[in-house]
Amino acid sequence: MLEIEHVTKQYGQFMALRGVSLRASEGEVFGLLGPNGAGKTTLLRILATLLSPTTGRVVVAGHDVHQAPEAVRQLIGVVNGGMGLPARLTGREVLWSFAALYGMGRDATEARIAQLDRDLELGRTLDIRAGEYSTGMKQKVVIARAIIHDPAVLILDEAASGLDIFARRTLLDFVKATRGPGRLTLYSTHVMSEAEEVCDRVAILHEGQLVTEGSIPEVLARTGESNLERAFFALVKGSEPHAV
Ligand SMILES: Nc1ncnc2c1ncn2[C@@H]1O[C@H](COP(=O)(O)OP(=O)(O)OP(=O)(O)O)[C@@H](O)[C@H]1O
Repeated sequence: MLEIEHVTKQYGQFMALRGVSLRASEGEVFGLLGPNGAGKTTLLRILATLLSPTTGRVVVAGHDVHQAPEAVRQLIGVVNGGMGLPARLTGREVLWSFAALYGMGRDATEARIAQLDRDLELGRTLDIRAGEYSTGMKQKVVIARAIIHDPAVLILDEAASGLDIFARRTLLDFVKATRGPGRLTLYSTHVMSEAEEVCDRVAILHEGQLVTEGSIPEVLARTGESNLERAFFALVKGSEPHAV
């Protein structure tokens, strides 16, 4: 469902990605892990058609991101740190406006909002204005907005960061519950316990290169460590714990 072949990304003289190749399949939650500056956001922005790779090729559900960005955009939902909400709109109004952008009809939109209300425990968040939201309420609506069209590929870039323990739990349970045929979730995080809980396979990036890739048991076996955090430190040599 996702093929990344020899992708590089250069910002001026700086190489943020140095020939990354990866594959991920439908039905998986695929974790993208790495310390600050590893290149995770750069790679996810390339998959989301927001950036072009300098070299290499990315194919999402059979569509090349460079040749068919519109087709890719219809298939993906993206949550990253940089997305605001219009302060004067309620959560429900935000979701209706995004559903309209995706060409969803009235009945489908109503049913989808009801489902997202249940899955993400939106509750009264739907009917108050975004300007009055807490961080957790805002993030839930940002996630609901990203998946209003039920995308096949869900890209969550540090989506749990800043959430309190309840909102984080809702998000992690949602990610696990929506795993299934026809869907791939890409989950980038610094938090190894989150990755250990939700991810079927992980890739660890460091300084723009892939350090390892595989199921969590495979990564643990490769390093001889007992948990992902220890395996991460063993693999990303030279990274201080405080940088992760
Ligand atoms: N627009 C840009 N211009 C120049 N350098 C950039 C740009 N965007 C990112 N970089 C650099 O590319 C490298 C990778 O950044 P990226 O944001 O992809 O890393 P990351 O793994 O997502 O890190 P973090 O966990 O801190 O978000 C960093 O060294 C960053 O400074």
